Amino acid sequence: EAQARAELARLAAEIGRANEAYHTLDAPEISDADYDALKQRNAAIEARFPDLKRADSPSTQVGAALAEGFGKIRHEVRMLSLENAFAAEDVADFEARIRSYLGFEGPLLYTAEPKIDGLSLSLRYEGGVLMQAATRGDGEMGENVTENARTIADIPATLSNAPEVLEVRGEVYMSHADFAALNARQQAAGEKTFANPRNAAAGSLRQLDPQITAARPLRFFAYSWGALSAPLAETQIEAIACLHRLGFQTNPLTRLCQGPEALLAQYRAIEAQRATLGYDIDGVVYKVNDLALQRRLGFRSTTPRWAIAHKFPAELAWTR
Ligand SMILES: NC(=O)n1nc(-c2ccco2)nc1N
Repeated sequence: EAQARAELARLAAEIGRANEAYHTLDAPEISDADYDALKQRNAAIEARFPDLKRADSPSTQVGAALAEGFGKIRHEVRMLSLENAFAAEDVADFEARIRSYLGFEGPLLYTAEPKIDGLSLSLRYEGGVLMQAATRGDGEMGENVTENARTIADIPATLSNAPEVLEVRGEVYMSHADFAALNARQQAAGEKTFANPRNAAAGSLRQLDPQITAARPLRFFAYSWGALSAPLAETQIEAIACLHRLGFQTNPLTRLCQGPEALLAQYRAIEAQRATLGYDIDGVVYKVNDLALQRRLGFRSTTPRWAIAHKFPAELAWTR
């Protein structure tokens, strides 16, 4: 018990430091794999000793402290993180948990979406006009990066035929080619270079000066939504198609799959193409396709019950 309590304290401190470096300073100190391992260790000890769970437990926090200097925006609909799966049997478990939660025996369709390794962004359109853009922050409050988002070509300033209120959520990312060119420019100018495209994207979006963001090659894939004055569709796959029709980039590798075997097949198909995409992905996100079932499944404290991120094995240090 005493040993478990001490280890939980050490893990909370170490994960807290890693969060600060990754989310607030955009300069991670440990690899994603090591971070995931710390989180899993913490969850395992909490499962074994539930009454030792700390008030500041890393398993009940999303993101990290907001950086200074940005206005704050409260998300009408919380921006969540995703539960991770690492092994094939975790996918069958995912379906089993859904079936038992819903008491549902029928066929279950999912979307399998490449998990873009960037930073999430929420775009609020009112009357088809981009009014606000906010980072995820801690899931409840994000940083106001509206003027920065306006400089990203993939993000439309106005939409036609959009619902009166539409929040589009997706990932800001940088391609490998743009990342290499940016680092070369930074080096030539005696400026700091970035460790990997995710840091470069986060460091470029979270600039207090939008002119700096404007000079950075940022891209955006839309994959979800937040507040809506009218539903986009009745299924995840149709909602993504609707975002595409509205003018957003959506990922062409997203597929509709029935059951764990089909999900694993798509996971392997996406992993096989990973090296040729030209941008970083770190897994595949499986989501229940039927939005009525998503609503019935709802959320846990920080993650939806209707989605899971099946991570790829950690790659060698960023070497591309
Ligand atoms: N990162 C990424 O590509 N994501 N993230 C989600 C997500 C996060 C929470 C709900 O959905 N979906 C996709 N494709």
